[in-house]
Amino acid sequence: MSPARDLPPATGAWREGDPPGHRQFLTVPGELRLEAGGSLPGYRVAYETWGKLNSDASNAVLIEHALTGDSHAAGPAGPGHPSPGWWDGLIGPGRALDTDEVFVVVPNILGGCQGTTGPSSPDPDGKPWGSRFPRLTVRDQVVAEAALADALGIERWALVLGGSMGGMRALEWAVGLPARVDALLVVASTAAASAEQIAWAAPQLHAIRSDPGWRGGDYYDAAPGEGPHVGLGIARRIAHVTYRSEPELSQRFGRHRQAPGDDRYAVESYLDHHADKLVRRFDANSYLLLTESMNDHDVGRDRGGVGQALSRVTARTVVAGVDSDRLYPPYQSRDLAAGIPTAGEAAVISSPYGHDSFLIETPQLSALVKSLLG
Ligand SMILES: CC(=O)SCCNC(=O)CCNC(=O)[C@H](O)C(C)(C)COP(=O)(O)OP(=O)(O)OC[C@H]1O[C@@H](n2cnc3c(N)ncnc32)[C@H](O)[C@@H]1OP(=O)(O)O
Ligand SMILES: N[C@@H](CCO)C(=O)O
Repeated sequence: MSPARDLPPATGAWREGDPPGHRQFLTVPGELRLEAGGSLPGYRVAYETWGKLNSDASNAVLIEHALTGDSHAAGPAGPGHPSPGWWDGLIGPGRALDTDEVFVVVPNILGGCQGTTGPSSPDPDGKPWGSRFPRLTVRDQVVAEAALADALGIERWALVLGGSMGGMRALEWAVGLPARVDALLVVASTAAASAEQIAWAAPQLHAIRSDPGWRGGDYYDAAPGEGPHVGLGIARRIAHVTYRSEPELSQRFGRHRQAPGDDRYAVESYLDHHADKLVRRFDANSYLLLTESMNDHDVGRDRGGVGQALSRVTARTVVAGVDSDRLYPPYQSRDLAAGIPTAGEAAVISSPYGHDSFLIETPQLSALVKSLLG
């Protein structure tokens, strides 16, 4: 992280008492038994909605955010929402997800840090879970979202869509609960995390865990600036390089220095900036937990393998990869599409921006959404 100008608190998580912004909350009582063992004694899901659910609940669309996303997919930044909506260009009247027609639901992921129960949330005794928070899988996260769908009266989603880790949850919905998904859009994602993806995650996990400020995961009472910001910032720098493409970095930054008197290479300054922003809005324990959920993602586990699992999908499906994505290379989307009986050939998003293109290439994403919603 660049030398702290003003020190962030110990965690960038949304906390009780912070402005709720556009969030709504569902509390789900009772024990949630987890795929990897252990349980949660109830949990809360923070979510946002746009548009109106129609009388037969047939117009609901579920959007799944990626690793450091949250429920704020549309709308401006403001109290409770440090960043503007990450898919704002897709959602709203006249847009691909036309909120005069569809009811859009975006939950914050279980294990996250923006209002849904995660390691920074209070346990039943009111103390932050910290190191005691259990390991979660993508399947557990979808179980929590199914409880939200039930509470909202949504039996079937007209469309479930997401990119990257959001694509993992979208896929898990279509495989695990096929009768509840009419259409599916998976962008820049995979049926199972690859060795390469787990490898890129490894130094990120180490960076956080080796930060003395992490304190084994129990840092929530630390003074401002004394949380695991350095480790989380290093993790973000490593990750962010994988989110962009080599030609883009080369063309944008070349070998330029940042500025007279600032000796950093411009690309170093760019990574510093993204690290600095993340540590102010994210929680290091959630970053660890969600990264491990992605590592554990294998839609074929205990289902007879990936091929058997994908054959369960009945939703009209589009799978799309990004031609410059070095983290989720296009072959993973091609394999996914080939395995899903209701998918055609994988679509290609053409972009210089690498993996992050699923957040950037709005016109291409809009066309894919429209092709599924008709
Ligand atoms: C579903 C989800 O995943 S939600 C999470 C998505 N959001 C994020 O990941 C937040 C981090 N942001 C990003 O990853 C990207 O900004 C995206 C994908 C959202 C958008 O990509 P782009 O529009 O191409 O933005 P880009 O990567 O160029 O970053 C722009 C920022 O870098 C800054 N920047 C650019 N060059 C430099 C430099 N040399 N030194 C310092 N800062 C720099 C810009 O000022 C800008 O800052 P701001 O975001 O604070 O306004
Ligand atoms: N920029 C995205 C990429 C991960 O897929 C995120 O931070 O969630």
